[in-house]
Amino acid sequence: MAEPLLKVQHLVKRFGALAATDDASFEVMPGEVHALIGPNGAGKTTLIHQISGGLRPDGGQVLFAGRDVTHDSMDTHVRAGLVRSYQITSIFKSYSVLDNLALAVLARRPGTPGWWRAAVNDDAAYAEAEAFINQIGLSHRADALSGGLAHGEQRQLEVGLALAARPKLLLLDEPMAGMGPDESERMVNLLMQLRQNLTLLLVEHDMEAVFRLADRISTLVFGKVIASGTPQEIREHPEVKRAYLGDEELAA
Ligand SMILES: Nc1ncnc2c1ncn2[C@@H]1O[C@H](COP(=O)(O)OP(=O)(O)OP(=O)(O)O)[C@@H](O)[C@H]1O
Repeated sequence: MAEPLLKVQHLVKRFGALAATDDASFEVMPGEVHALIGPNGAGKTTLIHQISGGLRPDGGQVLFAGRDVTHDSMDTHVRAGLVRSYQITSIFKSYSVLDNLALAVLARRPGTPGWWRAAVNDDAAYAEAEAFINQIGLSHRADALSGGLAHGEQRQLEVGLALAARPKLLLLDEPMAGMGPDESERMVNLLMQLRQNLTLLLVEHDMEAVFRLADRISTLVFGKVIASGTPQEIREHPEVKRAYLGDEELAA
């Protein structure tokens, strides 16, 4: 059997007396879409922060592609291919969508002083940016100022910026948050297309989207992963059902 791409082992993060993650362990296999679900305040965002290198764990380990990355910086994570959406580059609102993607492509090249000025004449960066804009479905908005994009389009662009870092594992924290039904549908379709070449770990409250997308699901409750399994296994898991008691979407 293939080795997991990501192994999260016994992660702990304390905020004062509160253990936001409390001995959390789970694994993400190469090529899978793995969803992290759990009630509000369960520790999902804290866990994603620790995995992406944005927050130092108080205990436990993160192994990525067989290497211990627990204490690596966020930049080192990105270079290794462990990328959180909108981790590296946030959107420059007064630049066009295509310019933003070209800048994200150039940001991948380390140590180039003035790279943002060079971007304007960098044909290779723009060619790559064109490929990403097609992939995220925003070609028709290439010249639009990013600040004027609708909420759903901005989230699509954030995914594009993360793709420009050439991730092996893309972490997405609530990619569908605040979206209407049409925008959510577009995001689900985008993620379904990305899964063909990429491993995805997403935190999401939209259970319909989670059950459509995920190969496996881990459930976090009070900072602990109480179950990992296929959508069917998670739907039928007694502890998960208890944690979601009253959540008709999960119980359905
Ligand atoms: N920087 C912080 N300082 C203090 N407490 C924090 C901090 N960040 C998170 N917490 C607390 O840790 C717990 C877990 O928060 P977290 O945001 O990780 O949960 P979550 O599962 O992502 O929640 P939600 O689904 O509502 O976004 C919560 O009780 C939260 O109030």
